[in-house]
Amino acid sequence: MPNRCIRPGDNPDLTKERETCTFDTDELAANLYGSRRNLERRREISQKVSADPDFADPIPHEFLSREKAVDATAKKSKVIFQKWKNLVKPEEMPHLVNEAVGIQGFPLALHHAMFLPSLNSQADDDLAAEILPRAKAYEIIGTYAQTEMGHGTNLRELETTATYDKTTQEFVINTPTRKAMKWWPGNLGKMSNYAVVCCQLIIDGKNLGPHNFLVQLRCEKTHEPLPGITVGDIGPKIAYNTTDNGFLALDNVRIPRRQMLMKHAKVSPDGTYTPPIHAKLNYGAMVHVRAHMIYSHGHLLARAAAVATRYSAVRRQGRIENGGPEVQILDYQTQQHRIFPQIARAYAILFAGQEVRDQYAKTLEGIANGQADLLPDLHALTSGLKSVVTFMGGLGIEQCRMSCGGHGYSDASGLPKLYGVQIGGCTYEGENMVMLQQTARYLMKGVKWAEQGKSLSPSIAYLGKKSGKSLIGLKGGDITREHEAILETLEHTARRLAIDASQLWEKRIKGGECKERAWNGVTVEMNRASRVYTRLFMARSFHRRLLSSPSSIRSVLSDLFSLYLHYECVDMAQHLLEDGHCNGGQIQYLKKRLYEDLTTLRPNAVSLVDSFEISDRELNSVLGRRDGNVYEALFQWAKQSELNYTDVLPAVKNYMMPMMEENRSKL
Ligand SMILES: CCCCCCCCCCCCC/C=C/C(=O)SCCNC(=O)CCNC(=O)[C@H](O)C(C)(C)COP(=O)(O)OP(=O)(O)OC[C@H]1O[C@@H](n2cnc3c(N)ncnc32)[C@H](O)[C@@H]1OP(=O)(O)O
Ligand SMILES: Cc1cc2nc3c(=O)[nH]c(=O)nc-3n(C[C@H](O)[C@H](O)[C@H](O)COP(=O)(O)OP(=O)(O)OC[C@H]3O[C@@H](n4cnc5c(N)ncnc54)[C@H](O)[C@@H]3O)c2cc1C
Repeated sequence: MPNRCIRPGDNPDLTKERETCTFDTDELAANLYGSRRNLERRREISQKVSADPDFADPIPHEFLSREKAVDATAKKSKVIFQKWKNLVKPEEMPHLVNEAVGIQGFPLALHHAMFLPSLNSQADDDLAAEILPRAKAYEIIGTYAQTEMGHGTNLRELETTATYDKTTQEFVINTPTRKAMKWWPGNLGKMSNYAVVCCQLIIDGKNLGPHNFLVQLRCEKTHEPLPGITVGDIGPKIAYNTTDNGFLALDNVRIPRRQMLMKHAKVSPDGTYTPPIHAKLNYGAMVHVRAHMIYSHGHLLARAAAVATRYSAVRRQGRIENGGPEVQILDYQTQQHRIFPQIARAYAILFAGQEVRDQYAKTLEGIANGQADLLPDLHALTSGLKSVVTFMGGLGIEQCRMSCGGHGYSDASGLPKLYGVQIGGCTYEGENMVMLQQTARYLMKGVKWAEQGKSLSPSIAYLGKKSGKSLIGLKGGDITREHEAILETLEHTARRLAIDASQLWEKRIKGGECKERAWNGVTVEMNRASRVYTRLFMARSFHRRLLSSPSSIRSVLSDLFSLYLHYECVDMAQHLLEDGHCNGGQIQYLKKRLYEDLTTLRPNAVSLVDSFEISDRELNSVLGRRDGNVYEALFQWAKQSELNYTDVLPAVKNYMMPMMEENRSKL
């Protein structure tokens, strides 16, 4: 079967890997990206970016100072949003940005991820008509400023206020304390001249909770901060260093009434407040990013898996049998066990990410028609997915990094940066432990609804089912039935953990604790239930994708799905065993199946990551390059280090040489 990545001059080990491929890599890539046409467009964009001299990098970003890297990123962003703007569809934009700029952020990241979505979904018609065309035409750049130095998670305690002044029909926006400064918003520090700012709405002395307001921060002509505004960059971070995450203080800044985002909640000129149809519609921009970040985080893990797999096929170290040749490190079982589950998880996350994006679009449609009934389900799912996927992705990328040995530690591998970017997602858009509790709240309601025989939405329908005995290992031979047996076991486990957590909570309440304190005493168990609910959703989503896949890729997807299920079950063995639903023999069976899966997938490993269809430029990894010619490329990469511009560094000349000289003269 064809692997379409084979080219003359490639590393022969990689070519051999590709020759053993049992499926059509283009078919799988087309399935992943939705269609052949999408795949072709993806390639076209990659090729055009590589050929565009405006995107050329004289030296890799890794060797630039932060300021120079920000500069280079801004320069490329201008090219994207002027020259390229009309050449790509909105849905192709993330790929174009990844190709042209990279993953560490760019001046319009928050403009796209949160500013435009907030205005689109929360501004009333008048404000939208005035500001959206300007924002869409990039006449202005905006961000989303919610988090403060003292509060990020607990939005109810944000301190920034928007106090309505009826006499002038203005809001007075104020930062009352040092820790009330906005702190962290992306692109706030230097790039944005506008922001959606989240403030406590105060009318006649009454606090009506967090609401969003459009605030101009900088002069449109000079880009200087406007009077009453203190704004700047918060400094270097683990990653995202081409993003100017910023601080902001507002000193009684006045804005017109109509700059409150009033599509849902409204304040009339006389100060009458009308609440929204759902109390949390003001939080819509967060749901938007949570729904979209699942897919983009799947892509980050896919990159790491591609780097680790290709490099492991090229790298030869040690022997399996005495007297045999040095083997490709991909032949070690430990290496396969480290990397192959990451390939499977990357596919699983990408599939789940696509499903949740569709669910988000449906929910938004409902809200536009005055129906917010799909929102609780979406909020529970996106909260769980963002937490599970970012954590899983971070662990996975770190496994991939370690699997590349010493070279994985070098920025040349691209893996340290990938890890830094990925783990940001564990914190932003709601700290993971906190968001898992949001999912758990929904599950607790689901447990009650199930007890009362009420109808349940599809994502929690399993809460209303009855458990049979686990058939894992008892349905031998037939892979389809084995998949079903495992999915049923996962359903049982997700249900059992939710019911157990609910009972533990109730027990504490009956024991005299208030609901909230009792909740805090069971949150570890609550979060376990949320994780398994989410992992069940991911497994079900992968299964739906497998069942709807064309026959040409069904077999390889089925192998990958088997590995995914076996790995997840072994990873969650504690939960499967805890209530005796599975026994030790069944866990041993799952492990045996997992080791078989590693062997089954081995010939297709490189081809599976080739189907992620990530160009060399986008991958930005000397170890993961498509042609596998890593050693020469490593040397060429290192030569660009600024420490190599001269043979004798000033640091050596000024300090080390005199020290050695002095010590020699003492002898
Ligand atoms: C094209 C797009 C591309 C995007 C691609 C992605 C790339 C991304 C690049 C990187 C960008 C990074 C940008 C980062 C941005 C940020 O981090 S912005 C700041 C994000 N901040 C947070 O997420 C804060 C987390 N905190 C909260 O969300 C809330 O405070 C809370 C924890 C949810 C609690 O809120 P609170 O008001 O106290 O509510 P509760 O009492 O807990 O709950 C009451 C009920 O409301 C429900 N609920 C809560 N939130 C929502 C929601 N968003 N939607 C719907 N419903 C919600 C909650 O479940 C409760 O329901 P009931 O149980 O029924 O009462
Ligand atoms: C890379 C990056 C980009 C960001 N971009 C933006 C942006 O564009 N705009 C913006 O407004 N913000 C942004 N943020 C801020 C981000 O949204 C917050 O940092 C995040 O929501 C976490 O809030 P916190 O910092 O207050 O953490 P804290 O809430 O202080 O968390 C600290 C610890 O306390 C625990 N904790 C807190 N509350 C609870 C609870 N109720 N139950 C159990 N444990 C709890 C947490 O689990 C965590 O372990 C960004 C952050 C990062 C890292």
